[in-house]
Amino acid sequence: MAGSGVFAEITDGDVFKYYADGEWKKSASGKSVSIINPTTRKVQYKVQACTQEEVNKVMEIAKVAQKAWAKTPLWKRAELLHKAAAILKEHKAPIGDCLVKEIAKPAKDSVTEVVRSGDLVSYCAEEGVRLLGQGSFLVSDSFPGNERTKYCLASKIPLGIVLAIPPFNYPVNLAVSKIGPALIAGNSLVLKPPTQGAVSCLHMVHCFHLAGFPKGLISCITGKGSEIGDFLTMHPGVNCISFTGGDTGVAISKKAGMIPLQMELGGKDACIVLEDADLDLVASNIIKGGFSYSGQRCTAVKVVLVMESVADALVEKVKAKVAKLKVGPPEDNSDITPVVSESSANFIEGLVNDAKQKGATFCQEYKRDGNLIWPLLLDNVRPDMRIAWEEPFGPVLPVIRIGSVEEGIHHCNASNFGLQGCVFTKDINKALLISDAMETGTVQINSAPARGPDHFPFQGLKDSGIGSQGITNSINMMTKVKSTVINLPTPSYTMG
Ligand SMILES: NC(=O)C1=CN([C@@H]2O[C@H](COP(=O)(O)OP(=O)(O)OC[C@H]3O[C@@H](n4cnc5c(N)ncnc54)[C@H](OP(=O)(O)O)[C@@H]3O)[C@@H](O)[C@H]2O)C=CC1
Ligand SMILES: O=C(O)[C@H](O)COP(=O)(O)O
Repeated sequence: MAGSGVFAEITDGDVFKYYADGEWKKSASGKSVSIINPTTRKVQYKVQACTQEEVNKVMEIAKVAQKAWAKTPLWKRAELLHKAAAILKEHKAPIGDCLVKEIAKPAKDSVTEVVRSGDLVSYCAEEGVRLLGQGSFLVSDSFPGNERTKYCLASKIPLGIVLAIPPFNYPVNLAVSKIGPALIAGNSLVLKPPTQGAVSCLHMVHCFHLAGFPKGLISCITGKGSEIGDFLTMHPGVNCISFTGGDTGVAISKKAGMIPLQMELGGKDACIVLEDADLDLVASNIIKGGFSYSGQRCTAVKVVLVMESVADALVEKVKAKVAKLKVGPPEDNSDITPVVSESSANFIEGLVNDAKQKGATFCQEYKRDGNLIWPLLLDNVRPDMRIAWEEPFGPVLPVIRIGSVEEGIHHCNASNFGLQGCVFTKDINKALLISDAMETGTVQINSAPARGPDHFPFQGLKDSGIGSQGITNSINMMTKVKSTVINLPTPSYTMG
């Protein structure tokens, strides 16, 4: 049960505490924010609504803690991260249970998210030791007009305080994908978890607490993003923001100061299917890519662009697989579970109604019960329908029939998003040309889009983001380069 056993100290009655200065605390606001279970649509948990003064205090402490942490040997930082990773994995069951209740992620996938997060933290420790253990040494005589009189020693140093804001769909994993790189690089970390997912995050933070990280190095401020978000993102103490989420990220990037930003935002990942594709492979990938976690993944397949000549055959195969998807509560490990909120379900329904009005072919009957929406494949979608462009973040997948590959690429590139895309063909040369032509951060050849493995570079073009994630890139992003130049009175050349 949430908040019991080793996690008992993180609750106060029925409200979970926030984490600051190495302690679990009640907010002076006396207010709480409710977390609604998407399945029961009843209040499941409550978290503290932190105040601006509490944010100020956390920033002050984080600044001091960071200075001491930056002086902690790299191998010791790595050791603590390994310890936290092990504790996190040890508690995969209770944390997984929170994910089931807060975000209706299927039970098995919830546990997988926690294990994947532990692995990610360990990988950060290992990668950080290698990456940050090296700097560069430059000599001046390679630049015209210079003798060998200057030696430059460049190394990577921390940024200071990293503010991490993950979204609801992978609250634990997308939190640690920011926490791990930030800490190994010598930064302190302030986490603002998503409201749906906050309790899972608080449990995860407690695993770092149990590992014995110094006081104040990690903090977790809870509250509604719409209330506390601007104060956090515009706080002068913040030296870097790593955000994953929707359009909110665009607004944050306009408001944030002159600090490094890592933004992973929405997507409309296209799946381009050529005439020679293995249609069974495509169909399984469309099911996995379009419908896992009910389509609530930034990397979900969000539009299928299939050559007209194979469209009927593909749609039949996908329909047959959709019919086999288990729909129901996350506790039963259903394939399709309730979407995160009623407003999300209403938004999805709006896209479905628009497509219906404009003449899309419904491959299944549209069905909804509360936040639970049955999987729906919409065929013969045209560009004038909203579903052709907008991300439903739900189990509804549009199919657009195309007359040429160019038409598919054109649709993909006309999107304001550019996260990932995929292409299915047996012709690798064609696949590479299409990959080059697609304006997305990643193109998968013969598989559905995916972020993992978590050390791969992961980035969005256009409105899908700023910068690149993946463990290595995140560690680099959360550092800056410092140079020390040794100036010699006379040129010095080594003879060998
Ligand atoms: N590219 C990627 O890697 C990914 C992108 N996404 C995208 O995220 C969206 C769904 O996730 P969702 O959680 O709904 O996204 P949101 O953008 O609504 O929320 C993301 C986070 O931002 C917080 N937030 C809200 N308002 C503010 C604010 N003014 N200032 C600072 N933080 C704020 C939220 O807190 P609170 O919950 O309290 O409102 C939450 O923690 C989809 O568009 C999806 O494509 C999702 C996952 C991965
Ligand atoms: O938030 C998301 O949707 C994830 O970044 C997707 O991760 P996945 O591709 O590993 O599911």
